[in-house]
Amino acid sequence: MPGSATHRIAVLPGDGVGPEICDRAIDVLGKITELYGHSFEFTHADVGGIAYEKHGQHLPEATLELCRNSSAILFGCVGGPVDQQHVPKWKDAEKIALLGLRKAFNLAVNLRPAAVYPFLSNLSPLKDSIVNKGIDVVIVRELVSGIYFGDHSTAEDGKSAVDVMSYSWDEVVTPVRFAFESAMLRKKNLTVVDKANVLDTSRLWRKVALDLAKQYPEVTVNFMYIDNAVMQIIKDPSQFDVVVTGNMFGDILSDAASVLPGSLGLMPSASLSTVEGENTIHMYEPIHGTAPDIAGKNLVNPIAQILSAAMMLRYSYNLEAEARCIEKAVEKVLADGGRTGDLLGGVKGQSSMSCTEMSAAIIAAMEK
Ligand SMILES: NC(=O)C1=CN([C@@H]2O[C@H](COP(=O)(O)OP(=O)(O)OC[C@H]3O[C@@H](n4cnc5c(N)ncnc54)[C@H](O)[C@@H]3O)[C@@H](O)[C@H]2O)C=CC1
Ligand SMILES: CC(C)CC(=O)C(=O)O
Ligand SMILES: [Mg+2]
Repeated sequence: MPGSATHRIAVLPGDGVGPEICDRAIDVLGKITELYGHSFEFTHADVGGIAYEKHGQHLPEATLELCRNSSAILFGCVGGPVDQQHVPKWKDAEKIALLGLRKAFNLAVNLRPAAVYPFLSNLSPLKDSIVNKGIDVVIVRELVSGIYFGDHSTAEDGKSAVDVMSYSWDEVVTPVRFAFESAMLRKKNLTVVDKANVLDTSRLWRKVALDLAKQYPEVTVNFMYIDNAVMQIIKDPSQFDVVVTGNMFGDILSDAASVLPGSLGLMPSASLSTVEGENTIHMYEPIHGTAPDIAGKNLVNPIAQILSAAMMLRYSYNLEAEARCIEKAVEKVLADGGRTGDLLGGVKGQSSMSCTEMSAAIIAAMEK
C-alpha cells in the first residue's frame, strides 16, 4: 500500500558471498517499491567473521539491538573456509552468530522449500522419469533446540567430546503443528523424519506427531528414519509434500534436497519466530554457506537470497502478490535460459551470467 508504514529491515550480510547476495536482494526489493509503492528502510550491521574482525565479537550487541528495532532480518551467511575453523576470526562464528540470532529471536520454525523448475530439470542429476513426476517439497526444520543447542564439551586431553541432544514436548510441538498447518494448505501429506529406532528424542517427536494428528484427521502422516529419508528424497522425491524434523536432521536433509533443484543457490529459507504480536521478528536467509571458493568474484547465484526476500514479503509483511511478482520473475529468467555458473550443469559452451547480471535480469522481468 503506497503511503503505508515503512518496513524496517535489518540487513546482516555476514561473510564470504553474504554481502553480494544481500545487495542483490535489496535491489530486487527496490523494484518492489517502484512497482507497488511500499517503503523499505535497510540498515546494515556486522555479524560473523567480519564482526569479530571489526568489533571483537561474532554477534555484537549493536547488531542485536538493530534487529530488535526492525520488523524483519535479512541474513546473508557466516563462516570461513572449512579448513580455517581454528582461526579466531572463524572459530565458532556460525555457532555464536547464527545460532545466537536464532535463539535470541525464538526462530523455532525453519521453512526450506525445494521444488524442481521443469526448465532446469537437466540440472537435476535425477532421471527424467523421477523429475517428471513433479517435485515440490517443504522441509520444516526445528531451529532453536536439539543437538546444536545442547551442551558441548571436549575433555581436557582433547581425546573425547560430548554433544547433548535434548527436546521437550513444547519444543517439538511448535514445528510439528506448523507442519500440520502447512500440509493442510498443500497436499495433506506429512512425513516425520527421525531416528526413533535408536533415539529417545525421536520417540518423543513421534508421540507429539501422533498426538497432534488427532487434530488433523485429513492429513496422512508417515514416519521415516533420517538415513532412509536422505536416500528417499533423492530416489523418489515426489512422495514428499511436507517434511518435519529436528534441527540437525533438517540441516542435513535440506542440503540433500538441494540436489533436486540442482543447486544450493536456488534454496531460500524463512526462519519464523514464535513470538506473537508486534515484536515478531522473522529472519530470511539462503540455506547455503559463505561459498569461500567464489566469494568476491561476482559469481555467486543470488536467487536463493532473492527468493528469501520474497518469503520475507509473504511471511513478515503479508504481501503475497509482491512475493509472487519476485518468484515469477525468477521463473521467467530461468525459463528463458538465464544461468549463473552453478546452473550450467556441465553443459559445455553455454555462457553464464554474473551475480549482478542475474539480479538485473530478474528485476527487468518483474511486473505487477
Ligand atoms: N547459514 C550459514 O551462514 C551457513 C554457513 N556455513 C559456513 O559456510 C562456510 C563454507 O561452507 P561449505 O560447507 O563450503 O558450504 P557452502 O554452502 O558455502 O558451499 C558449498 C558449495 O556450494 C557452492 N555454493 C553455495 N552457494 C552457492 C551459490 N549461491 N551460488 C553458487 N554456488 C554456491 C560453493 O561455491 C561450494 O562449492 C563454512 O564456514 C560453513 O560453516 C555453511 C552453511 C550455512
Ligand atoms: C551453523 C549451521 C547449523 C548452519 C547450517 O548449516 C544451516 O543452518 O543450514
Ligand atoms: Mg546447513
